[in-house]
Amino acid sequence: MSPLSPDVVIDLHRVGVQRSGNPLLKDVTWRVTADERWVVLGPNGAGKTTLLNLASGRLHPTTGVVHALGERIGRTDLAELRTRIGVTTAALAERIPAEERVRDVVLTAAWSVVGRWREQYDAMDEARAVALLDQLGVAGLAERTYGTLSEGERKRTQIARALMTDPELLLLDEPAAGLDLGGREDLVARLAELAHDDEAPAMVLVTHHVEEIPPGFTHALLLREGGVVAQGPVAETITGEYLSKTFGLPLVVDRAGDRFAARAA
Ligand SMILES: Nc1ncnc2c1ncn2[C@@H]1O[C@H](COP(=O)(O)OP(=O)(O)OP(=O)(O)O)[C@@H](O)[C@H]1O
Repeated sequence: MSPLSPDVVIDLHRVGVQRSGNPLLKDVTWRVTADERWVVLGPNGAGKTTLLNLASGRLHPTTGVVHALGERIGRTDLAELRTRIGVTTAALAERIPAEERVRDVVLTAAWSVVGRWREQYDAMDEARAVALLDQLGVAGLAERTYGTLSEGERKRTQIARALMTDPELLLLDEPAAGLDLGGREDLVARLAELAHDDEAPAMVLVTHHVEEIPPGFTHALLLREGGVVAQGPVAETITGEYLSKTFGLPLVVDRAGDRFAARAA
């Protein structure tokens, strides 16, 4: 399969990223196809967000080659690529004005802006924004302001926003961070639903916790200090051996059905 095959949504070939003389990523080769749902796991500072920034074209590699949706990063129109990739990150979430109506938080993604001003949206866009809020279980909050939402409700609103442009690729950076147990379980269930949806885009979800891997996620990439420890199908990659190497301590992984749990050995 060539990197430009339409099935390949992310293709990293021997990628390195350096900043201030430090390697953030080292020799990463990784390929994601349209029907795959990936989880990226690793400790703080392992390079997970850097990897997502490469995949979304927000960052250029120091060495190696990155293709996203068939476009070579560094040689493509980023504005066009951005509408084809849905992203939720803490950095983006911080830019959402507290006084913004929830419906508009989703709607404004159609223009790649945060904060509604004078853009004109058609009835179809309005209807799509509400349908997405409904899919994420927060349609009842559409007229509330973003600042009044709980953290879990905000996270679901951000995912609805990321889906607004009907992206070919969805990148989720720690979507369950800061959620209580109920909020996490609700989010995991909604992401599992999305993962099983044939119409849904390819997905990459960054997390620190195996408990947050939604059923239906097919593959995992484990990162430590900018390097790949293991990658492949979830069942073969989320093991005690690989997780211990990734997090640098002896760990045991338990699997119950299609959910995982990890604890110190
Ligand atoms: N512009 C920069 N200059 C120097 N170092 C950087 C820069 N950006 C990131 N880093 C460092 O690169 C490393 C990887 O960062 P990254 O955010 O990708 O990690 P992460 O796995 O997402 O971490 P976390 O789980 O804590 O969010 C970190 O040690 C970080 O301090």
